[in-house]
Amino acid sequence: MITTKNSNDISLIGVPLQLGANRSGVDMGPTAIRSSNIQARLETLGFHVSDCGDIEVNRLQDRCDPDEKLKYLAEIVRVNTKLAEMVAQEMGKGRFPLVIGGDHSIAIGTIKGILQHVNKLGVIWFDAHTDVNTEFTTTSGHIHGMSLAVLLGHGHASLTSIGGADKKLDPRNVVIIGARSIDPGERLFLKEQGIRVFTMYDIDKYGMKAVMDEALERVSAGTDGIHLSLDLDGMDPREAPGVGTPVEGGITYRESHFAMEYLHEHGALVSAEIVEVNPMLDVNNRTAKSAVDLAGSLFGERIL
Ligand SMILES: NC(=[NH2+])NCCC[C@H](N)C(=O)O
Ligand SMILES: [Mn+2]
Ligand SMILES: [Mn+2]
Repeated sequence: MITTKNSNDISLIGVPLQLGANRSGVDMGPTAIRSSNIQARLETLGFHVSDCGDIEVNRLQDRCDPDEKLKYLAEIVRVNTKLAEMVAQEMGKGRFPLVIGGDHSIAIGTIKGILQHVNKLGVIWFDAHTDVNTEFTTTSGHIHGMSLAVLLGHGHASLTSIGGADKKLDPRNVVIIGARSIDPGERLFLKEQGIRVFTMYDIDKYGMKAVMDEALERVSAGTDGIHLSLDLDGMDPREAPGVGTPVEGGITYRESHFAMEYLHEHGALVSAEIVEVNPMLDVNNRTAKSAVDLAGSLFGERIL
């Protein structure tokens, strides 16, 4: 198994997709993250980073029907299918895939790609939201609010079948950290699936260390590796303002770093993605910079 502990090779894959959030700016996330020097930062830590460039996205889609429940479905399926192939291909070469978005719908492609190689995958979903809507529960029609449900095997067949319908996550090995905006249909789904959600209440009550201890136990139990899906809106919008769906009362800069450092220390990370950075909404590039700082901690930077 290729992990950050035993692979020195990282493949950086950009996905300038904004259609899942139906909001412009997040398609410039990969550019903002690259210009905040992610590659040099990881190379300083001893990794060899090869940049695979961006997956091409056709942004000029027909404007969709405002009542539609799966906005821009066809192009999102096309891009995620391509992403899944690329991630699987890079992993097949023994490299660690690091995907930079783009909106959170790209988690579908990333994780479906990983599942081609890793049978039992644990997932840490760092997010203000839980992204477990389907076309039946969504009020926005935005697919970035559905990606985790799809990865658990629920939602539109053209999404769940990407990379094979049998490739899915086990809800027992999925944890969400930082949640504070959960839609009514999502509450029901999370309960039915038995997914462990660490809300801001849990982080306040127990502290990030205790939360991470339980999270790591769950994502490690019986799995062959851990994936981190890092939605920057999990952080407090005062510290990461450049996101399309900010929610007050989030994870602090330091708590976020601790989570990344602790995850690195634990090992077993096989892949990661950084999503929802929107430079058009950002303040002095703070959010892209935070994203790169967090990647530094995730890949082994230490204060001392
Ligand atoms: N990845 C995200 N930022 N998701 C936000 C989702 C917001 C809302 N729950 C929706 O389904 O529209
Ligand atoms: Mn999200
Ligand atoms: Mn979110």
